[in-house]
Amino acid sequence: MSHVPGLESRSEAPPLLGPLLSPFPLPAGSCPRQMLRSHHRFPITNSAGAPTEAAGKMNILAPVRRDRVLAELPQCLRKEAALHVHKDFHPRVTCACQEHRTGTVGRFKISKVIVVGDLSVGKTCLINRFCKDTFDKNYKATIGVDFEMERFEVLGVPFSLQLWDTAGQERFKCIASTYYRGAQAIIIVFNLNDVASLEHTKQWLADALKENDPSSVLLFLVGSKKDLSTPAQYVLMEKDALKVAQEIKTVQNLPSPGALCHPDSPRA
Ligand SMILES: Nc1nc2c(ncn2[C@@H]2O[C@H](COP(=O)(O)OP(=O)(O)OP(=O)(O)O)[C@@H](O)[C@H]2O)c(=O)[nH]1
Repeated sequence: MSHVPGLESRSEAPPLLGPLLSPFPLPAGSCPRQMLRSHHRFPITNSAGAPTEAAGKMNILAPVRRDRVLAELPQCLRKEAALHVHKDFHPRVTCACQEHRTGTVGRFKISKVIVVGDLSVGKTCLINRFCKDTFDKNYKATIGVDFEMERFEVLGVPFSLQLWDTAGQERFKCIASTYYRGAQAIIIVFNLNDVASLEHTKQWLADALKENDPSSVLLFLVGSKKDLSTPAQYVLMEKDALKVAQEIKTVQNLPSPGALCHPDSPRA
């Protein structure tokens, strides 16, 4: 298999991503099998690109984890809570609201989440904790991008959550940013012990919003490494973070995402 410098992930897992699992907006001319490694259990193509025995078994998936099965939605997410289903709502708006924005692959609904932020703030650890409930104290920089897929079942409908882990290092930014497009949610991570990383979240967000519709994407600002900060430090940082969150909220409501750009601010 040929090597594409700068485009492999740091995952130790074998390179398993094949065309079948590549419904993502990849840059033109790229080869997903060489570029990305997922953590799927089955190699679905061999080194010659031919389907493996496991590929034939891809439809026999392990059951969705019990804590990923949502049999009932919280009240605020139920249909009755949605204004556009009420009788006197404008029909055009109702129609627009009912459009399906998430993609589908086969019978799977897919949502894409991108995780951005300075280098070493803990993006990978956050994803690993969520997907595998593991924590690695050794730092291995993400090179380019990496991703995880988590399967859910929501009200009986199979649902896949793609979590894109992007590199925080400046030199990989142009590679990573090609994967920003089409996100339903953006998670911007900063280190609670590093005020500069909080400041840089604005730039990360501005870059991510260039590729996404600010009015429809969900934004999350997440502080990491709380265990390393003192209560006093934490209180201060939380205040600053709330201010940034407020700015982010304001900017999301503006017509242009460019307002958050701080071209002069350095990035780690
Ligand atoms: N103590 C502590 N260490 C953490 C925490 N989260 C991450 N780390 C450590 O911080 C280092 C960087 O974590 P990563 O998750 O690799 O950071 P990243 O943001 O993915 O880094 P890049 O891939 O370079 O963008 C690692 O050594 C982790 O073990 C945390 O909550 N507490």
